[in-house]
Amino acid sequence: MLLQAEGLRVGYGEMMALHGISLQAGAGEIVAVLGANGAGKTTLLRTLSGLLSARAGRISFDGHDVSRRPAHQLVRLGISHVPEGRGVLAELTVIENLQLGAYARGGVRKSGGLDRVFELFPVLAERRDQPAGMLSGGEQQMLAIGRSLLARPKLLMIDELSLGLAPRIVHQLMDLMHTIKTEGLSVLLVEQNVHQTLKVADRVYLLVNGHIAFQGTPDALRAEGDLMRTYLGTD
Ligand SMILES: Nc1ncnc2c1ncn2[C@@H]1O[C@H](COP(=O)(O)OP(=O)(O)OP(=O)(O)O)[C@@H](O)[C@H]1O
Repeated sequence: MLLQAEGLRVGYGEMMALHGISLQAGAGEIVAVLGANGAGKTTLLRTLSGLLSARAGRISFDGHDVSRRPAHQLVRLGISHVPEGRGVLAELTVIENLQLGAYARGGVRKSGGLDRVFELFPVLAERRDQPAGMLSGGEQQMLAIGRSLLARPKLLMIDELSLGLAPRIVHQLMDLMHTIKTEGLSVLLVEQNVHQTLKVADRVYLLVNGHIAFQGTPDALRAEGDLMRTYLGTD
């Protein structure tokens, strides 16, 4: 397993947000974490990327115990995190934002991935000298993903890929997840867009109040009508 988390307990002050979460992601796998607002999805991603520390539990990544490693070391090991809200720097140009992603790997030239990012997202090449704040929401998400790819991750973690985006863009980005996967990258997606996510994920976890209420294939979750209705608000 590329990523293996066991028994993660994470809290804010007195309040526990994750009550012993175990989760795995294999190489070249798309794993999704679904759940309602406040279920603990963002807390889980922030813990896995070293931004929050767990009070109990263990995380291993690519053969290393990374339970206590800070975020910048995890980036070097190959974990890249696209945060909720994208974290794009509005005043900097598209190319400057991309350069920030490549910085962790010795700059754009050495990382050599810029052509690939422009191939995946031609619109970013067209807008390379424009401030990122002038891009649409979908384009900013593409920029955030492009920037993360330039860190040459083995695991790309994305918090709310689809949030606030038009269905056509969501579809395009989900297709991209598939392309990335076929190149051997693993993707961990945190999502509220249940239908689009179930189309692209290999395995899915349902998070309810900081507990894993379900894990399995998308088909197996679709068959759990009660869980789908109660926690994901679908018919
Ligand atoms: N910085 C914080 N301080 C205190 N409590 C927090 C903090 N961040 C999150 N929480 C609480 O932890 C729980 C899990 O929140 P989290 O943001 O991880 O959920 P989520 O599933 O990502 O929700 P959303 O989809 O709304 O972002 C919630 O009860 C939330 O109120």
